[in-house]
Amino acid sequence: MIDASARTLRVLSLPHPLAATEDPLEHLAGDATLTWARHGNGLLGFGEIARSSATGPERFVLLSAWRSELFAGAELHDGVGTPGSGPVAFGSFAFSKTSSQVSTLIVPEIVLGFRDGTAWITWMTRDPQAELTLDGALVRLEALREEAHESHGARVTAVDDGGVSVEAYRAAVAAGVERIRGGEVEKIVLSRDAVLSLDAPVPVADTLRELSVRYVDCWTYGVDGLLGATPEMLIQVMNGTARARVLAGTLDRRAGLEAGDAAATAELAADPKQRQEHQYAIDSLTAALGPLVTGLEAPSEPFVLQLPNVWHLASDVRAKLAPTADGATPGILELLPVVHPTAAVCGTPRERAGEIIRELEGVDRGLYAGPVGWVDGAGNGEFGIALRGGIVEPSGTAVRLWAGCGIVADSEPEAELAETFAKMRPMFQALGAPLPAVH
Ligand SMILES: C=C(O[C@H]1C=CC=C(C(=O)O)[C@@H]1O)C(=O)O
Repeated sequence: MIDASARTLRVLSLPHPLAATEDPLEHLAGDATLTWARHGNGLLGFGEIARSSATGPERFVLLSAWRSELFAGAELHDGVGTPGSGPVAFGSFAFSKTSSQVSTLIVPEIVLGFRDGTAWITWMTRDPQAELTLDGALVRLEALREEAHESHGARVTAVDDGGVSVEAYRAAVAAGVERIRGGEVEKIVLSRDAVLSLDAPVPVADTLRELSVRYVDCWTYGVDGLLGATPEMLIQVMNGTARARVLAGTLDRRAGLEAGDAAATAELAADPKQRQEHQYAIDSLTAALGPLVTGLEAPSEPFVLQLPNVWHLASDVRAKLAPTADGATPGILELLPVVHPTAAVCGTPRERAGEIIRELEGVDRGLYAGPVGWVDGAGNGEFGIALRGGIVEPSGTAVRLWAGCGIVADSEPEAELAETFAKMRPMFQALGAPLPAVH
């Protein structure tokens, strides 16, 4: 926890005079820029003044307590007063309570925030002498931008199976279907990984820029080597309102090449297998969130979300957070262990599905399919599910991609395997890797 000798956090947030209407991604500087952005809104973090890590079932509670302690004592000058102004931490959490992968919260020195055509800058420092002014913040931002390192032009030289090979994936799906038919679970999400090796350091910032241009309806994220563009919002909290975008049920856009887009999407929307997969995901979120909210709105029919690589069945859920015994509403970090993992990435029932996933995949998912996003001092924040992305390997010159599929009683191994290729396609494209021949 916090070193008692650590100095008080001092925080200044002010409107940013220059960046008001721009795309956040234009301000990326360096491969380590902390990133969360979509539709011109988002946060970028530069530098680092504090971090904390945790593993195990208590990882959310431990990191939430660390954030509360650090931010509660802050000397705060917030001239913006919007979710994401004031102190902010970016975070990524391991998918599994059994994972050896650390979950992390990182507090940057400077944050650039963008929302609805306005922009702001936040400067966080523990220097008691620092004069907290806009000019001071801009000078620090410039210094951090100059120090930042950015790689360009690396080429993908090899694509290899990861811990779950293509053959192992087919076998896992077949085994999963048997377990479902045997009545152990109703749905499980099984995934596989692939490692892309490059001839130079992974160009993280360039990859994020590319993803955000191609996948405009996804949330582009970059936190400490975890990067991607997710279409799925696990949970967003803004001024006491919680929102989520639940996805499950997928069709490769290539299906539209033969059938036509309209026929293909109609088929997806009507397919009982896909509808069932989707319903499990909705039910898991609403059941988890229900006790903590009032006025929960979940549509009775999903809509079809069109991305460049796939269509998804999608449902936007919204609710007011209910005050707890102390009169406060729960902050986003308190909600994460309640809603994660939904049946979009784990299964139904959750506990048993998690056990079977660990058994059939046989590897640690690490940060894949865990929550990734940001939290502010008031408990507002946005955490997406870390999908359609990858993790930079310790070598710095390889990135491990993950993709998974919801498996139900009617699932077929070959079709699910093909779907994992479609879900990895955004990262292949953003890294300039040739797409695998048959998929
Ligand atoms: C598990 C993933 O996607 C989930 C989200 C949307 C659709 C899904 C599906 O149709 O299987 C998955 O539940 C992934 O991208 O790795």
